[in-house]
Amino acid sequence: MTEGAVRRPRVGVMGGTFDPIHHGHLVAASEVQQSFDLDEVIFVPTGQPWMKEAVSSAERRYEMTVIATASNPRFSVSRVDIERGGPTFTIDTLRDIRRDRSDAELFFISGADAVAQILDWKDVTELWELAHFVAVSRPGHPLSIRGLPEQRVSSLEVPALSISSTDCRQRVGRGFPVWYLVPDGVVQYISKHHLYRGPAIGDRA
Ligand SMILES: Nc1ncnc2c1ncn2[C@@H]1O[C@H](COP(=O)(O)OP(=O)(O)OP(=O)(O)O)[C@@H](O)[C@H]1O
Ligand SMILES: O=C(O)c1ccc[n+]([C@@H]2O[C@H](COP(=O)([O-])O)[C@@H](O)[C@H]2O)c1
Repeated sequence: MTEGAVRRPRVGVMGGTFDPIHHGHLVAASEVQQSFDLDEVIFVPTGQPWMKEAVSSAERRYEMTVIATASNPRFSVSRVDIERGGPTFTIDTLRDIRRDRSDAELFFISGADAVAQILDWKDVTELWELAHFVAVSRPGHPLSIRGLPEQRVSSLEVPALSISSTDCRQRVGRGFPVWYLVPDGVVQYISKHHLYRGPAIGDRA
């Protein structure tokens, strides 16, 4: 940076269904924050994901995300996707965050599985203009950014945590513990609100 130049805030955006949020999400966000020198990471629970179905309501998922991120001063949670209503598209998430943070450089954080589908996302060409994309490794999913614009997409190897929300829901449904897979407060929240105990034992309908 040249002398006197003002550094723009660098803001990570981690979108997800977070049903429930788990340590795979948190480690990914923390690693990207460190490696890309981000000032903060905003977690954005989807309102209504359009490529998958959420088991829990948006409010439950939002509350779990708040609980899971509360101890990290660089992490926060946004309600933009919940308040907009309708199916959630990242193009809208980034437009809304940019409206609130017009001075910031945005970095959208995605796991290898999500990135593999990114060319099917709504208004993909405009997405590259709104944020830099960071694709993180995830066990069981090859990490490839081939075919995506080089200047706008980076990849990052993060410590491998073979955890998924699906597996967490199924474990709860079968009476197995989720201690240490999700933050302690989220374990307690799941138990208090009897989440994932329905007839579908945590699977999506
Ligand atoms: N263990 C993990 N390691 C790295 N990235 C992850 C991991 N789990 C999820 N992600 C990424 O976090 C984002 C949000 O994921 P999401 O909330 O859908 O969790 P999930 O575990 O994939 O859920 P589900 O099992 O319900 O499909 C996605 O970009 C996903 O690729
Ligand atoms: O914009 C899209 O078309 C689009 C399609 C699928 C997923 N996404 C976003 O990718 C993030 C992870 O989604 P998911 O469904 O894996 O939890 C979340 O922020 C979604 O809104 C976005």
